[in-house]
Amino acid sequence: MNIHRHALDIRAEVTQAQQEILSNEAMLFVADLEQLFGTSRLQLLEDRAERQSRMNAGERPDFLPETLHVRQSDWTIKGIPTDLLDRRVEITGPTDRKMVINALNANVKVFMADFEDALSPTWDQLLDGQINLRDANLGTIEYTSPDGQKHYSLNPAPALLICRVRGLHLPEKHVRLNGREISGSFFDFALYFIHNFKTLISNGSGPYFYLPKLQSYQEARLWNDVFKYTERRYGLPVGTIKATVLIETLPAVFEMDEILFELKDHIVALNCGRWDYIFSYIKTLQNHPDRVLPDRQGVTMDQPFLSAYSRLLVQTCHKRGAMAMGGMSAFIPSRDPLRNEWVLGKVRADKQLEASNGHDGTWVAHPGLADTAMQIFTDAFEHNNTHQLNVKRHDHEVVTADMLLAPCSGERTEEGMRSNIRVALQYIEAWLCGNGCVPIYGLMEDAATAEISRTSIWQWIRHGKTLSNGRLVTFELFQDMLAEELLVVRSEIGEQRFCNGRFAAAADLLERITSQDELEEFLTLPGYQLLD
Ligand SMILES: CC(=O)SCCNC(=O)CCNC(=O)[C@H](O)C(C)(C)COP(=O)(O)OP(=O)(O)OC[C@H]1O[C@@H](n2cnc3c(N)ncnc32)[C@H](O)[C@@H]1OP(=O)(O)O
Ligand SMILES: O=CC(=O)O
Ligand SMILES: [Mg+2]
Repeated sequence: MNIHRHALDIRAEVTQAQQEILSNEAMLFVADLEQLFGTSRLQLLEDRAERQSRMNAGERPDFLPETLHVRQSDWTIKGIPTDLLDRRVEITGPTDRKMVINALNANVKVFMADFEDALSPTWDQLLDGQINLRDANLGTIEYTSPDGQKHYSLNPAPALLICRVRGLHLPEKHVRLNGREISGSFFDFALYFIHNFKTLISNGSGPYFYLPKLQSYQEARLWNDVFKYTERRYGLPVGTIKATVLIETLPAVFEMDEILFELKDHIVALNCGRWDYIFSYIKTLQNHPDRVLPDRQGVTMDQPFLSAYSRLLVQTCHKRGAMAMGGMSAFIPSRDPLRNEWVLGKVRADKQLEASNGHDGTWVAHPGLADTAMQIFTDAFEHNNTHQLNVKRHDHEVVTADMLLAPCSGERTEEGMRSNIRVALQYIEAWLCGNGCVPIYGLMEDAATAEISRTSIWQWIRHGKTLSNGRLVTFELFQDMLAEELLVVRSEIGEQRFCNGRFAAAADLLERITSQDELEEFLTLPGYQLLD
């Protein structure tokens, strides 16, 4: 069915409830954003490709000489609204109705509602997600389990909601302007903004966003322009919209001051998105034989290059008056009490490291981890503070490009490679079935963690690495292992689940992107071609 609304061409079925989300006013706003900023977005994506070609030719990322004055001059961000001053623990999750309620009721300060790493962007999930977030902000959201046994509604004091929109690389293929697919980021941003800003402002809060996967200060400038345009259009003071930017690409870590500066009226925090950051380290340095990562399990936040990233982020944020958010431990609770104790120990250690690095808050993947993280981030702050903005812990430390790019030591094992194959396979399969965040072998896996698995395989093949048992990693070895690991997964999950799933399509996609000469930029781009 083709529905024409003004300039936009919507190529998908739309239910009556979804129709409220795609209201005439909303569609006009989406169309105007795309008209005004769509070409700049595409140009910025070309700039990314151009920078990557330079990295592939041997260049290394570094601090930019042309923005030295921004790094060296004295300035701070505009300010942080009161309701964003306590972010000790943030839970993240997809915009599924039940999970939205559970997340807002958890013992956390913020719920980051995710249209990016944790969501497989099917048309229905995007629109239903917007319905869920609108109802959550209105306070009317409810859900009853299909068997009618469990009813869900909001507690009296739910967490604050921040919406993470899709990254700039992702198109929304169901909506076209002048024949061209529009930006997924602008689509998510416009819909969340338009359906929530009045409610939020009248509640004394505001439209708050997480911006993922930025690679440059020019991309921050684009978002700032989008925010200013939106505020003007709806008669709101500059700075009504607030953003937290994820520093989760290697290029962006060299431009944190610049990103804060570009967005200084709108930004309140940076966040260490460690999983995409590791993926980006692999991708950016894909042609650098001395920067090949070891087994994924060994790439932990105490590795020098990741520790430098966390410390520099805290130093930069606090210097500019912004909060420095930590990231996600991938361990999730277990029903086995012994294993659960072990998981809580892992999460505790990770959060303690973040708090001692100076972060003002952290992320958890599951409500069962909230108390542990809350305790650590409460105990770490003096005088009952809800943040440590005034603690200038790394003020005098000089974090250099060499520290940020330091090679990561560790083994490359056959089990590490097989595990990467099984995880990538199962994650891609889940994603193709519409599930963007899944538990696999006791860990949370999402689009960012899965990228690490599949790009590690590509990189080991590319650089002809030898595994710790002496086997040479080749594409043929990968193909043999893929066939074997498919059988392992089949026996682990059972015949019925395997046959009803999309494992053939997942294996095919994994094989295709692993065979490419140049690393596929995001697995979700070819993946999106296979989604409804
Ligand atoms: C790299 C990054 O970008 S991190 C950010 C993106 N990742 C995320 O957001 C992770 C979100 N987490 C999740 O999706 C889930 O916790 C998973 C997939 C990791 C694990 O899911 P499961 O194994 O199904 O969880 P489990 O069965 O233990 O869930 C128990 C209950 O907790 C709820 N729950 C679990 N995680 C969450 C969450 N993140 N938010 C809200 N509720 C949650 C479940 O809905 C379930 O509720 P119910 O008892 O009312 O039915
Ligand atoms: O978005 C978070 C990440 O770690 O990636
Ligand atoms: Mg991420």
